[in-house]
Amino acid sequence: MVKLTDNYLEAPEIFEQAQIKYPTYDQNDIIKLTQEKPQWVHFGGGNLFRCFHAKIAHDLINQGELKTGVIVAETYDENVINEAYIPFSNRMLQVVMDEKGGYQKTLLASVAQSLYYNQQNPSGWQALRHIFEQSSLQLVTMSITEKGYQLTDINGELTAAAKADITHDPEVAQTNMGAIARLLLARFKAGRYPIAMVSTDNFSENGQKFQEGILTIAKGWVKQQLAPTEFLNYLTDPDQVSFPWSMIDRITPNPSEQVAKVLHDSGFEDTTIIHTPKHTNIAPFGNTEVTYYLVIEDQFPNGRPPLENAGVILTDRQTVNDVDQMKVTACLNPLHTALAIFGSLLGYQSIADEMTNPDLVNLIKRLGYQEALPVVKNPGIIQPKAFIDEVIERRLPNKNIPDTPQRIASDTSQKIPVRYGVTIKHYLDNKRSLDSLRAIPLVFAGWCRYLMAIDDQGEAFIPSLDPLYEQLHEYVKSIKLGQSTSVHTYLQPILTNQQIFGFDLYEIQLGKKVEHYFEQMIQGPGAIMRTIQTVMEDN
Ligand SMILES: NC(=O)c1ccc[n+]([C@@H]2O[C@H](COP(=O)([O-])OP(=O)(O)OC[C@H]3O[C@@H](n4cnc5c(N)ncnc54)[C@H](O)[C@@H]3O)[C@@H](O)[C@H]2O)c1
Ligand SMILES: O=P(O)(O)OC[C@@H](O)[C@@H](O)[C@H](O)[C@H](O)CO
Repeated sequence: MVKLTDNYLEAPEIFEQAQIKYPTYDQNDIIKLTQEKPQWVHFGGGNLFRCFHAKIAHDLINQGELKTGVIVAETYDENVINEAYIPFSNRMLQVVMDEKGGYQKTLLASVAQSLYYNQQNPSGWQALRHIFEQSSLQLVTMSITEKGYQLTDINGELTAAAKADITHDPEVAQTNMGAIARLLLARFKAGRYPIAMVSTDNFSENGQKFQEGILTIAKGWVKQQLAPTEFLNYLTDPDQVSFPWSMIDRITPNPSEQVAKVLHDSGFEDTTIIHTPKHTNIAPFGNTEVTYYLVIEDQFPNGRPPLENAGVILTDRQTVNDVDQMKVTACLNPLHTALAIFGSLLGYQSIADEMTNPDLVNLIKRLGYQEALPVVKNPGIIQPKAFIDEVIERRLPNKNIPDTPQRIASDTSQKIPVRYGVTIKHYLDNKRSLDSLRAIPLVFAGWCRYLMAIDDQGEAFIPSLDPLYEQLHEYVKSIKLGQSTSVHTYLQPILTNQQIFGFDLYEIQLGKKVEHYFEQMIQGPGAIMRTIQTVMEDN
C-alpha cells in the first residue's frame, strides 16, 4: 500500500504501481524557498482548494514556473490543519473523475506550510503576520465560503463580532475580515508592499465585496485612531492592494466513501474521511470533475506566477464579471440550488440520480434556458448556451461524481440573492415582466417548504447547515401538512426579507405566486413532486 508521506523521489515505483502521478519537484526545496520568500497564501484549505488551487500551484512548480509553495491558512477550522494537513506533510491526492468511470490520481506536494490563523492560536497568529510583512508575498487566494465574508446579520446590522473588531485593537480581531485587515495593516506598516487579494468564492463581484468587508473594519480602526488614515489610501489604491474579481468553477463534492473504497482497492492507504466538529468533511484525498474554469481579473500589483500556464484565464474586470454572472447567477449555480432544495425534500442522495427524474430536469432547463438565459450577458470568452448544455448534458448527470443535494443545500440563505436575485434585478432593470417566471418562484416556495424540515413523504429530515436556519425555521415550524392554513401569515416575514432575496417579494409581485406554490406543496405527502409536475406542465 502506498501512503501520501512515502518518498516519491526515492521510491517512485510504489506510486506507479498504484497509478498515481507524482511531483517532479522535491517538496523540501519548495518548503525552504517558501520560508525565505513566501509568494502565495490561501485562506480556507477545504476541498475546492485541495483539488483546484493546489493543482494549479503543482503544475506551475512541475513546469519550473513557480519555485515556492502555497501557505494554507485556516481562520475557522483548526482540525482541517491538525488532521488533514500536518499528519500528511501537507500533501494530498487529487482524484479527477471522468464520465466514463475513470479516476486520474495525482499526488500534490505544492503546499509548503499550513497553519491555524486565529488569535486563539498565538503561534499561527504571529507566523502569518510575519509572512505578510515580507515584500515577496504576491497573492492571497480565498475559498472560505460565502458566509465567511459576512459582517452583518439577518437585519443588515453589524454583528457583535464585527462591532467589536471595528472598535478594538487589530491584534484581537475575531472576524475573518478583521483578521485579514490586521495582516494588511502589518504589511502596510512593514513597507506598504503591494499585494493582490483574490477571493475565489462563489458570489458575484466577489473582489468588491471582499474589499468592502476589509474597508468596513479598516475605517473603524482609522476612526478610533487604531490605524493611520493612509492605511485607507493603501487599501483603495489597486496599484498597492488589489481585490481582483474572479469566477471559479469546478464541481468538487465532499470526499466520498465510494471513492475511498476504490482508492483503497487500488493500493492507496490514506482513505479515512475526517468529519470535523465544525462540520468540514475532508480527507487525505479530494474528488473532483474534469471540467474547470478559473477566470481572474489581471490586477496583481506585486507580480504573479504565470497562472495562465496552468489553465487560468486572466482578463479584464468586465469580462470576469460577465462570465461570473453567467455561471453563478444563471447557468450553473441556480440550477444546482434548485436540485439541492428539491433533492433534499424528495429524498435524493445524489445529484446524478436527480438527473434521471424528467420533472427535475424540466425544472432546471426552464430555470436556465427560459428564465435566466434571456437576461444574461454573453461574456464572449464562454458561450452561455453551450455552457448550460454542458452542465445539463454532461456535468450534472456524471454518475462518477459523488455529489449530493445536501452539500449544495448548505448556506442556501446566503446564496439566494446572488443565484436568483441578480436575474430578477435584470428583469426589473430591463422592464421585463416577472409574470412569466415560474421556476424561480417555485424554487423559493420549495426553499420555504424545506425550512419546515419535513420531506415530501411527511418525514422529518435534518437540513444542511445554514447560519439563518434556526431563525427561519421558527416561522414555518408549526405548519402541518394537509391542514388548511393562512400561508401568508407564515411566509410574509421570510418573503419580505431583502437580506435574503435582495427584494421584498411582495413589492415586486412575486410573493403571492410563491405563497400559491407553497400552499400546493403542503397539501400532504407527495404534494411537492405533484406541484413541480403541475407547474412545469403549464409551460
Ligand atoms: N466545492 C465546489 O464545487 C466549489 C466550486 C466553486 C467554488 N466553490 C467555493 O469555494 C467555497 C468552499 O468550497 P469547498 O468545497 O472548499 O468547501 P469545504 O467545505 O470543503 O471547505 C470549506 C472551507 O472554508 C472554511 N470555512 C467554512 N466556514 C468558514 C467561515 N465561517 N469562515 C472562514 N472559513 C470558513 C473551512 O474551514 C474550509 O477550509 C464554496 O463556499 C464556494 O464559495 C466551491
Ligand atoms: O460551493 P457553494 O456552497 O457556494 O455552492 C455549492 C455548489 O453549488 C458549488 O460548490 C458548485 O459545485 C460550484 O459552484 C461548481 O463550480
